[in-house]
Amino acid sequence: MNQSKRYFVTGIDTDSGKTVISAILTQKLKADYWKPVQAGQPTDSDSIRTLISPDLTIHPEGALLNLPMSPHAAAKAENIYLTRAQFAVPHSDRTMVIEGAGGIMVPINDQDLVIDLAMDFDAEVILVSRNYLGSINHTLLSIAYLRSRNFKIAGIIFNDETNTESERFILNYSQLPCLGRIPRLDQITPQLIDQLGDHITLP
Ligand SMILES: Nc1ncnc2c1ncn2[C@@H]1O[C@H](COP(=O)(O)OP(=O)(O)OP(=O)(O)O)[C@@H](O)[C@H]1O
Ligand SMILES: C[C@H](N)[C@H](N)CCCCCC(=O)O
Ligand SMILES: [Mg+2]
Repeated sequence: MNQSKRYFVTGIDTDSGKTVISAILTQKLKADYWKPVQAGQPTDSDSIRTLISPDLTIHPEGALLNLPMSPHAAAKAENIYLTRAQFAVPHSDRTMVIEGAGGIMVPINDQDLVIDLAMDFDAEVILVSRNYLGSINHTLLSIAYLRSRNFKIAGIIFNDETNTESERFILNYSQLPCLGRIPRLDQITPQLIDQLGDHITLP
């Protein structure tokens, strides 16, 4: 049997909008949501629960850490050493939206990065790029790293205020597809999350 599709949502930095975009993707695809590594409260799974249809499945976190910091440090504070091998994708026949933690090169231990899990899970990477001064650099460095390790990249989703010139440059330079643009939102409601699915096109 074919494995169902897995998307790993990563971002150019922490707070780039991975959770908001994951909610939109999960709702659009009628997918399952899973956050393998959560550091701090409220959890992203809690936020997602308030934004998507109640019938959609949110799997329990693989590791739930108390402190809102880099997962390797949050784990260390609790005398835990996370390993890649301890994370297994929950069983499901549906598409799985998997959300990373922080940006691309965020550690889970002294050797391994959150993004390594995307490789272990055979997931396609979706990169969330939030517009701010410096985001061209962060976006292109993220892509360069992903390419250097041969990750499968589905494309980029631009989040927040539109910057046409930044987006044009990033897309032209990287030659990656733009999967969508999510504007600055005054209020983030389930209705809006549902409607914003129309702003995203997956390959
Ligand atoms: N398009 C948007 N318009 C308005 N607010 C937004 C938008 N995207 C994200 N936000 C807000 O920015 C903050 C960070 O977004 P989000 O939690 O999705 O980031 P993240 O990348 O998931 O962070 P983390 O690394 O902690 O998982 C949240 O308060 C969220 O509501
Ligand atoms: C706690 C926060 N919201 C994220 N879950 C983790 C961010 C880790 C960032 C580490 C770093 O890049 O320095
Ligand atoms: Mg998040």
